[in-house]
Amino acid sequence: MRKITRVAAGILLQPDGQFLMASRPAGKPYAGYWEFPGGKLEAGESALEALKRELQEELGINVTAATPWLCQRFDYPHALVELHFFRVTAWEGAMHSHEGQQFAWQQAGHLQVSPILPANGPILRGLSQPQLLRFTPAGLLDNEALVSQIKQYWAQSDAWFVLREPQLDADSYAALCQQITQLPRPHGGKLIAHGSLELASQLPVDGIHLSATQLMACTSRPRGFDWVGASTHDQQQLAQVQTLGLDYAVLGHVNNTASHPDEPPLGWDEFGCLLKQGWSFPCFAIGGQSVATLPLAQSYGAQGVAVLRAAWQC
Ligand SMILES: Nc1nc2c([nH]c(=O)n2[C@@H]2O[C@H](COP(=O)(O)OP(=O)(O)OP(=O)(O)O)[C@@H](O)[C@H]2O)c(=O)[nH]1
Ligand SMILES: [Mg+2]
Repeated sequence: MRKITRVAAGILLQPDGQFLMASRPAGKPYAGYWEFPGGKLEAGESALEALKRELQEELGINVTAATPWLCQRFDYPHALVELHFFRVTAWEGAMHSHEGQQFAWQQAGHLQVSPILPANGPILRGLSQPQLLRFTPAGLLDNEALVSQIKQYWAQSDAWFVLREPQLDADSYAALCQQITQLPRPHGGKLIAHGSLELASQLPVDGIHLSATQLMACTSRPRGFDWVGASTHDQQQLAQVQTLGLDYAVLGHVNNTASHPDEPPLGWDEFGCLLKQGWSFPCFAIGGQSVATLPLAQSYGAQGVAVLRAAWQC
């Protein structure tokens, strides 16, 4: 078996979501390609320790807040790498190019630098995803109130919604979906369908969210959707998300939740253990989540939180 080279890389994030990319210096494999600053783990070092050392060496900054994010394996001709990406949200010191690299602050979905290291495609797709994934409240709001609240969110932000209204028949679901997709989206919000794949493929949605049962029944990634995510509860289902090459997983429920009162929660320890296995797609914590639990979820490696009732004025 080929030796695995472990690498830690940092996504330095500004409050408006911009992230730092650096060009690879001359003399290294893929010189001139753009990457996230970082480098190889030294013997005995954890990924976080390597991240801090590399960012000090390459940029001259002292990382003060970093949470684990995605893990991506890639087989290059020069090495089989396992990349541990961190979201870096605070650092001290002025940034300097210590290795002759160029720097560029970038916005997800509007990349201005190229070429990018081949392993980084899923990472950039991950960066386009929100920290809050809002599920509609399954019949708790009438259509008028639901559409009006989504309209308000989209007027101000690029919020993503999963239209989960299982009480509606196909025609009513399609009509509600059409109504929502006609709302203005000046910031590029997204609408993700839930339920029947066949119905969703006929609707003007941005993606489909699969139930765990649908996920396990798939033999390949559903076609025709920009974004495909799934609900998961365990390691086997997360592995299926990876195998199918889906864009995100929702994992839970982490805490007790009114929507599943009879099922015991995973708890944060189990949630953290499952994420530590290292997945190349973002995971959202679900179950008793809100904006208030976002930092905790991210400290365990989550992309963010999936919010149900807390997202709505019911
Ligand atoms: N730093 C970094 N490396 C990446 C990224 N994506 C990616 O595929 N890699 C790969 O991971 C490996 C990282 O090695 P590196 O060259 O940065 O290592 P280093 O800073 O320790 O340099 P060194 O070679 O001088 O020891 C390379 O094979 C590189 O192609 C990324 O976004 N950032
Ligand atoms: Mg490096």
